[in-house]
Amino acid sequence: MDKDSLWEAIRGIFEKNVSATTYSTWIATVKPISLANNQLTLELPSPLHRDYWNDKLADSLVEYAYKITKKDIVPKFVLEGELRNSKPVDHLEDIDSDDLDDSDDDFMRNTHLNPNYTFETFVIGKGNQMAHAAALVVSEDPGKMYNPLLLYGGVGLGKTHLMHAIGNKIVKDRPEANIKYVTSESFTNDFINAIQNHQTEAFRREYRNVDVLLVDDIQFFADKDGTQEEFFHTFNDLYENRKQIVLTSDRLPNEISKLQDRLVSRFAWGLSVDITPPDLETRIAILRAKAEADGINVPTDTLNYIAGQIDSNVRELEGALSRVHAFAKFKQVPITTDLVSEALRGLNKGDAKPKITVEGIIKMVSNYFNVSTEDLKGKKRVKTIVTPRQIAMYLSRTLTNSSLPKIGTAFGGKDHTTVIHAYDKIEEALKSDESLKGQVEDLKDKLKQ
Ligand SMILES: Nc1ncnc2c1ncn2[C@@H]1O[C@H](COP(=O)(O)OP(=O)(O)OP(=O)(O)O)[C@@H](O)[C@H]1O
Repeated sequence: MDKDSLWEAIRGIFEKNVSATTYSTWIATVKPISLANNQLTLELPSPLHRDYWNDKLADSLVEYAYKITKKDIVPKFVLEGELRNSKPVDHLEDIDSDDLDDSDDDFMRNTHLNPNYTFETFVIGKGNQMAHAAALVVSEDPGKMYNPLLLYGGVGLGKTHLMHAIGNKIVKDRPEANIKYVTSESFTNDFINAIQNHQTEAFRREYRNVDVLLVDDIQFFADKDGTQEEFFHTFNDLYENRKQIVLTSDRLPNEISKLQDRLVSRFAWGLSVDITPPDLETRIAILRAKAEADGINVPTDTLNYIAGQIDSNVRELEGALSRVHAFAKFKQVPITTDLVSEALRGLNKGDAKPKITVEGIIKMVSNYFNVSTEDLKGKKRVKTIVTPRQIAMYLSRTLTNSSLPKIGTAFGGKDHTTVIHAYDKIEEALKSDESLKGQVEDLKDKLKQ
């Protein structure tokens, strides 16, 4: 039985057993994603839906699935943006192949590519047009022009989306191509499992026999020397055989502390392009496209209002739209600007996270250590000022969405490498210095109040 027929059957039973409102709000909005190893992955439109499913519906789902299949099916709920984080099927683990329905399940067969992340669904704007263009070139002619292609930038800006778009296009144009998408954490886990199970040869075959290797979030290779060594050889092998490598990272490789120099230099062999946060017009266009794709009716001025409110990243923008949608369904009213303002206010309250800014951090740290804000932003090199300054930079990097250059500017026009250095310094010191740890935690608590 495949994921679609199983879900259809489960959905049918739910329909007979719950009220029409419950059905249309919580059940009709679910999309089956995959069925593998007795795990049924379902995509839900919002975190509200996930809470509701976990609290109220998951038990019935397991019961109905058992009635239908006579197997213990475990549900897994994912939100759209999280799909890439779902653990891919690991070929090195023991998988009951009878349970795999790879005959019609693209999500499984195409090595974990999210079919929704395509060039067609990617909205081009000022901050991402270069990255989009480079990705398109790579997808048309893999292994030729830009190898490796490195996409870098802050969270939720579309790096993974573009990476999957490359994979999806290659799959479409060259169905025979062997494409592998992994996060750097999955690569690491695969490697560790391979060592533990004495299957390093199988691991190497798996990773070196691909035509295109897509590795997401390479910043997590930092500090993992053994994995870096293995990845170095994987990289060389693929590169020499003119296989395409695409990487994403939240920063440039030379800014990743504890990434071996030989990897840093290899990653720079091809093309590195950054993605910056979308401007208002792009945010509106993204919201409009998303609303249309999901069949959500939102008046133009309301779309503009949401885009004006959420300026951090696209993931949060999409999250806001899903929340508004769920809120409207829940209240059974149309989406209006008033409703959005209520829904988003609720979001802030629920999260209880006031917006922390770099300026706010500088003020707080200045009071805490009794050092003037001018000194924190200045150049004095005495320890009583340097440490608070580095702590303030560390907190700015950890608690805000500000980019490194922006943080540098807020600290009196310092270079972004100074911020990285401060961050690394404090992070390292936190491992052994208990009193520093106490101060940093204390400051974090105060900032979050
Ligand atoms: N330009 C865009 N057009 C349409 N959707 C976008 C665009 N940019 C981002 N998105 C959507 O925003 C969400 C977050 O994007 P994505 O996961 O690709 O971000 P990321 O840069 O990889 O973030 P992270 O650093 O957290 O891994 C996804 O659902 C993606 O489809």
